[in-house]
Amino acid sequence: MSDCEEESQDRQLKIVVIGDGACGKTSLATRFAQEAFGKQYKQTIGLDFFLKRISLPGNVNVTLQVWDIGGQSLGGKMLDKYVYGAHGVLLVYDITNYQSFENLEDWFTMVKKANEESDVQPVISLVGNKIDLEHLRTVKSDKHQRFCQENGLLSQFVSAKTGDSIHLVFQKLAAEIIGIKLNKAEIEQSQRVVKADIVNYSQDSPLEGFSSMCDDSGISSQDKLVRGKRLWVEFVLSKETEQGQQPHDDSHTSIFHLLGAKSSAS
Ligand SMILES: Nc1nc2c(ncn2[C@@H]2O[C@H](COP(=O)(O)OP(=O)(O)OP(=O)(O)O)[C@@H](O)[C@H]2O)c(=O)[nH]1
Repeated sequence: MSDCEEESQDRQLKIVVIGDGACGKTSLATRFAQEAFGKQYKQTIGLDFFLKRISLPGNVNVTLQVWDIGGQSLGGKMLDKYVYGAHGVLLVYDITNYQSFENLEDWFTMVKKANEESDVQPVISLVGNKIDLEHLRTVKSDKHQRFCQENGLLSQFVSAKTGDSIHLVFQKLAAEIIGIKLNKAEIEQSQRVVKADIVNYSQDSPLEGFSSMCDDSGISSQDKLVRGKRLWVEFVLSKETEQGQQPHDDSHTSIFHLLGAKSSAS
């Protein structure tokens, strides 16, 4: 059986990554899905996607659709549609940037509002990123813990730069969603860097057509593709909304299939 066939039988979980601009959401997602880290900051416009298959105890495989949402989109009209129907949310802040912690309240309120009409509420994990910069920390750990306790959130400190606890944060979230308990040994195993499937977007994806709809003056083909993806997703979600529906699991899955996402073993 091919990777893709196996994946289509896995449970697919929609995981949304949100938080202020530059707190490290894209870095966290790329560290998890591609085991890579870029020092240079490149703002995410709208959103970007990653797909990765992970194994949970008991031979349970799940495919995570990771929606990396640009930090500037708080208040944007598409944001609640991106977040609606998420099984899990990573609420990310930068431990060296107090403002990014303060703004969590707004992000959290937005998630609750977006899912008001949904039958299932997402599992939310509070993620303090950049722990490699501990000496520059401005958000005390007890503030983080209090926010988690008051709001019933999972909790994790990570570094997208070093990879510290990146796999663990997704593993714990997926396990909680599925209702699997991780034991100490499994948690320790996850803290180490784990090699797993990498997903590439195929070059002949239908998004190329949407890329050509973008104003292409002075932007790279990579930026065009990202803008194309965003336009395409907005198109799918707004069509459903026009028909009086809320986006549902199948549409999220089909978004990923149509994006041309496919796996290749590492
Ligand atoms: N030292 C350190 N730098 C990090 C870490 N994670 C991200 N960065 C840096 O922080 C900057 C912003 O990272 P991004 O991942 O682009 O942030 P983002 O939250 O996706 O930003 P938006 O696209 O604006 O929403 C980049 O320069 C990254 O290299 C980390 O764990 N440690």
